[in-house]
Amino acid sequence: MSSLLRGVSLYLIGMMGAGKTTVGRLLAQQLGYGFVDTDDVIAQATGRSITQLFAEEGEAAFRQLESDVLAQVSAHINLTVATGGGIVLRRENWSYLRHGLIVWLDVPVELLYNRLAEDTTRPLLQDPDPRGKLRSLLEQRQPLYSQADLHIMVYEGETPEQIANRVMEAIPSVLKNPTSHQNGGN
Ligand SMILES: Nc1ncnc2c1ncn2[C@@H]1O[C@H](COP(=O)(O)OP(=O)(O)O)[C@@H](O)[C@H]1O
Ligand SMILES: O=C(O)C1=C[C@@H](OP(=O)(O)O)[C@@H](O)[C@H](O)C1
Ligand SMILES: [Mg+2]
Repeated sequence: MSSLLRGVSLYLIGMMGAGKTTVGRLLAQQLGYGFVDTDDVIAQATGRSITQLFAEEGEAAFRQLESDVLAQVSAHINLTVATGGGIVLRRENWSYLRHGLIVWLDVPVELLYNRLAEDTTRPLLQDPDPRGKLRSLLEQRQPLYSQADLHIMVYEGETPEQIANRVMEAIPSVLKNPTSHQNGGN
C-alpha cells in the first residue's frame, strides 16, 4: 500500500468526534507515515489549548493559525494529517488539502453526540443544545466534506482499527494506475 501511495499524504476531514485523530494515528502506523494533528501543532506552537485560544483570541484567530499550520504541513509528503473539523470552511485550505488524498470520515450525528457528550475540549460544543449544534454544523459543512476524494461512512460499534482497515482497502480505488506514469500515459 505504501508503495501504491508513493509518499502521497492522507488528510482526514470530518466533524469533531469523527475519529480523525484516533484513526489517523492508526493509519500513519500502518502506512509507515508520520502523524500530524493540526490542533496539536497549533497548541504546541502557541503554548495554549484549543479551548484557551477560542476563549482568548476568538475563532477567527484560531482559523488563521489553522490555515498557517496546514500550509506548512502540506509542504511535506509521507504524512497522515488529522485536521480540525472546521478546516474545510476556508477555500484556501482546499489548495493545501489537495496536496494529498482527502478522506472524509462521515459519522452520524447521534454517534458524534455520544462520543463528545462529556467532552469539554471542543469549544464550539459548549452550547446549551450540543446535539442541535452538531446538526447545524454538519448541515453547513456537508457540501464541503463531500468534496473529499474518499467518503468513508462510519457505523455504530466499529472500532478505530476496523475503520482504519476500511480506509486502507478503499485507497486503491482512488489512486491512478501506478504504472501509468512510468509508461508515459495517464
Ligand atoms: N471508532 C470509534 N469508536 C468509539 N469511540 C471512538 C472511535 N473513534 C474515536 N472515538 C472516540 O471519540 C472521541 C473523538 O475522537 P477523535 O479521534 O478525537 O475525533 P476527532 O479528531 O475527529 O475530533 C475520542 O474520545 C475517541 O476516543
Ligand atoms: O469542528 C470544528 O470547528 C473544530 C474541531 C476541533 O477539532 P476536531 O475535529 O479534531 O475535534 C478543533 O479544531 C476546534 O475545536 C474546532
Ligand atoms: Mg482531532
